[in-house]
Amino acid sequence: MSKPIVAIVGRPNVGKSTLFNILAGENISIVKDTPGVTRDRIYADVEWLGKNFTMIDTGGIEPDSSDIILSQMREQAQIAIDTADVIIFMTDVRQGLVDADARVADMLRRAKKPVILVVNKVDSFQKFMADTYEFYNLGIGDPIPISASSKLGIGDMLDEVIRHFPEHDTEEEEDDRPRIAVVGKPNVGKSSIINRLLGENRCIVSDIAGTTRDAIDTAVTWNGKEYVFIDTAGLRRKSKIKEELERYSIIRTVTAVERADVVVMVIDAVEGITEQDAKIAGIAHDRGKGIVIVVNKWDAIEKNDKTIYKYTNEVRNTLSYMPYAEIMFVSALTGQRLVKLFDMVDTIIENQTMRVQTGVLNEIMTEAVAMQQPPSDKGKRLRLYYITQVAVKPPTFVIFVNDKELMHFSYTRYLENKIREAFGFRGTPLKFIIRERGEKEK
Ligand SMILES: Nc1nc2c(ncn2[C@@H]2O[C@H](COP(=O)(O)OP(=O)(O)OP(=O)(O)O)[C@@H](O)[C@H]2O)c(=O)[nH]1
Ligand SMILES: Nc1nc2c(ncn2[C@@H]2O[C@H](COP(=O)(O)OP(=O)(O)OP(=O)(O)O)[C@@H](O)[C@H]2O)c(=O)[nH]1
Repeated sequence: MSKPIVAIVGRPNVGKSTLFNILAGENISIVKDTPGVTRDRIYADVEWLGKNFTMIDTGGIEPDSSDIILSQMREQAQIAIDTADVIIFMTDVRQGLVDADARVADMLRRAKKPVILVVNKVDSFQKFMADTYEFYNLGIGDPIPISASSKLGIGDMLDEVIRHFPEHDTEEEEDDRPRIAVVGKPNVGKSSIINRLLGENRCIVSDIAGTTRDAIDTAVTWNGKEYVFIDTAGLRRKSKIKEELERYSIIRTVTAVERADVVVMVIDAVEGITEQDAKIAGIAHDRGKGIVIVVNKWDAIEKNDKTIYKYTNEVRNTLSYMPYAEIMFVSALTGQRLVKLFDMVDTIIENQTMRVQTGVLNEIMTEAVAMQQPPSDKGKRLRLYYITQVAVKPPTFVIFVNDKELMHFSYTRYLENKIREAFGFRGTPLKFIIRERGEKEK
């Protein structure tokens, strides 16, 4: 099941990033007194009482004038409405209730999404509690007083948030059609690719309304089998505000990737691969999704016999953390090689769900250890006892060792390569969990 999405919206300076950082458990975003500082961190994985969710910060408003603030708040709220299961609407007890709050509350009310009204900066419940009552006027439920910076009321707020999660997405669970998210920077050709695949194959197309989010998925039949393209509505909707475009596209990426089996990462051949591409691909990698890198607009560049080689190298260098991903060179304009995407998706899903027997894994590990001695530190050498696969999607392995500290990243990578030499696992990341086990138990 895909994880629920929680979005925070609110005016500049109410304390959104402060709350975000507390929940994310790490101080990555920059919180300053200057409102609207650019923040890198847009989403985070949060756990509360055994429930996991993805939190997104729709922030980033430049408070030039109150008019602009309002229009940007509307934009934010719309992103939240489009993508989130639960919306945290944050206000500030010190600034009190302002007109923009009321307007955004109207929008959220109409969207019929669960909204948690949070009043921040209630640093002392005794002193400020009475001031929170005016927020009842927004007509979106009981205000929950918190102090993000003093960590007050956060637990009660989270209880309220998770109470609104959908019980379970039975629809998605029973659906075994491959789910594909087409992601990439603006203008790389995502919509063109999907449209081409829909048009050319004269397939049956139906829009499936998302279960809890307003995402529109599109089903396509190819070779008698159905595939679902996720969130095709998100590709059509564009932010009007330029600065918001990147944030918006990242939020859409996170929410689409979350629901996907395979992520089609589109790169523009004319532009070449960029850091922003790497950031987007990283989202799919972190989440353990199947990945294929699609270099689009291949028709538009001049080629000789070295061109593919050069492009492959550039992509491999920039996306060095995902050497397992296949690269395809396509053109949405001419349709060149595009339909091969379906076979590719099938292969990647097979690899994502492949299980390797414990006996075979241990043989590979024993052989690998014999060929390259494990690292040691201060006279203590790493010993590897046992390996077993514990999960699929992505394939996840537990390795039992004598001392976790000795298991360097590079040695894990070495074992990963050995496993890949034997089984391929093309198109999917692998996950390794290192566990300690005492000598005696061996
Ligand atoms: N007194 C008090 N101040 C707080 C609290 N939470 C945040 N602040 C302060 O409020 C200011 C704004 O906080 P941010 O977290 O940057 O607010 P934001 O909503 O993300 O602001 P933008 O980036 O402009 O959207 C900072 O100076 C915080 O230290 C709180 O609970 N109590
Ligand atoms: N030459 C060439 N142009 C292409 C190709 N694919 C897309 N384009 C052009 O690139 C532009 C952007 O294509 P879109 O499909 O709208 O790109 P997108 O990634 O969906 O863009 P956003 O909706 O902004 O995220 C359009 O002008 C397309 O005609 C291709 O294979 N070759």
